[in-house]
Amino acid sequence: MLVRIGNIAEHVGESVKLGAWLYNKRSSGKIQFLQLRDGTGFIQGVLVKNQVSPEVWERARQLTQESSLYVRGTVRRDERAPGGYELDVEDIEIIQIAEEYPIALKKHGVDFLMDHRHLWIRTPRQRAILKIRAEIIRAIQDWLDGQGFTLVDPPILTPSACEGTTTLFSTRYFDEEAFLTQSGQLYMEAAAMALGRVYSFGPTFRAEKSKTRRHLIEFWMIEPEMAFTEHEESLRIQEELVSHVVQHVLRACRDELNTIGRDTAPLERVKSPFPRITYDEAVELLNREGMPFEWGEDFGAPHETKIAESFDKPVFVTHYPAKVKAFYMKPDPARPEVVLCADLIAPEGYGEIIGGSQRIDDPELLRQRFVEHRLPREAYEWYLDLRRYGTVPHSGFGLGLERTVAWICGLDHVRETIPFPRMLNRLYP
Ligand SMILES: NC(=O)C[C@H]([NH3+])C(=O)NS(=O)(=O)OC[C@H]1O[C@@H](n2cnc3c(N)ncnc32)[C@H](O)[C@@H]1O
Ligand SMILES: [Mg+2]
Repeated sequence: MLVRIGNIAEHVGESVKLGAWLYNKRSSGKIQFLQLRDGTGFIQGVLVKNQVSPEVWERARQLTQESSLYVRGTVRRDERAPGGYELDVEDIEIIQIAEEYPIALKKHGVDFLMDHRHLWIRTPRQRAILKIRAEIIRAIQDWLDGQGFTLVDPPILTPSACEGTTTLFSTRYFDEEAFLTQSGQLYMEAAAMALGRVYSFGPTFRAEKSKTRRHLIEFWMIEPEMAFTEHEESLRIQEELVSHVVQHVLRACRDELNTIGRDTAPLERVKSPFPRITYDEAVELLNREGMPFEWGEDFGAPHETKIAESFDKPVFVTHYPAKVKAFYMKPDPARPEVVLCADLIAPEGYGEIIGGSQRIDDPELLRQRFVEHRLPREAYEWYLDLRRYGTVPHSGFGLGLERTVAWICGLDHVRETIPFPRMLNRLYP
């Protein structure tokens, strides 16, 4: 049975067999050093010429970058070695001598790497980011499940918009038009009326012509929805979730965070409660900080970055003007021109990672919103039913997975946060 490099510490002194790829190789004439990887970790295999058969020595010599092989050797602890262990190689069985590998171990341009994303993900840095992504997903689901939330899967093919009609991806649904989901929210509201506290986790699609370091065309979102929950309680749930995830990743992904060179000091401070400011206060802050901003506009990335600079942990910006937000958001009863919503802005310039709100629960007001936003009533009749048959105060939010991964990993661009990014002018590989 093959031993995994990730478990090599359990086999010190033993002769073990690995399945691996050759990540890199160097030779000093009488010794060959094989940098081996198997997806669970890296280890250096050492061949001493006069300690292996001429056939094995020659096989090692033939190996090219990313060749695949079985290798047998004895595990030895070595403090000097990355990971603390080495393999004294006894035998090699070549599976395939790889063709000349395009991603040589040197700097490559982003477009080149993106065109070879299916290979780029093999590098230690990309592997570490994908491990952290997976751990973030695990931490989110463990926390929500532990808080009594139920995972519910919304449809991908939908008849209507959730986040405005300008970023819909249209497709044919037999003789009807359908849209790829922008958000599972509306369906989570229905599920919350059945199960109380629910969440969805899946891909969502926005035909946004934004070419920025924060925007993907296909991105993954976690969307909790809570019946009998109002605005402030929803913020408490959000800050506890995000704090849990960050502290969990700091514990569970130390090696990966080291691999990508993340300064974790800013993340150590991410503990609830988070500061809250209103949109009004944020506008005052921007004007005070020399970034002129007119009340009634939506914030862009520079504004979010400037706002976040005044805080050392994520900050909620609440009570945006109704006119810059989605149709379903509940107006503040004390001031109907603003809504009971919050964007969670991450520090270090990472911007909005969560968008959420309390939802309109009054059927008449929702009907009015359909008219104001020119939404086709027939496509939302089912959504209105949720207000006809036992409407309740309810709130929810969408946490953008890739933006959260970019922030926690300290990455410059969301393209490194998802295995196969879909961006403006990028559908390949
Ligand atoms: N259940 C809900 O209440 C969610 C709600 N319907 C919603 O979709 N809100 S959002 O548009 O702000 O998107 C939520 C988050 O989704 C992320 N998001 C939103 N758009 C993108 C793009 N284009 N690329 C990457 N990430 C994106 C970002 O973190 C946002 O804060
Ligand atoms: Mg938003």
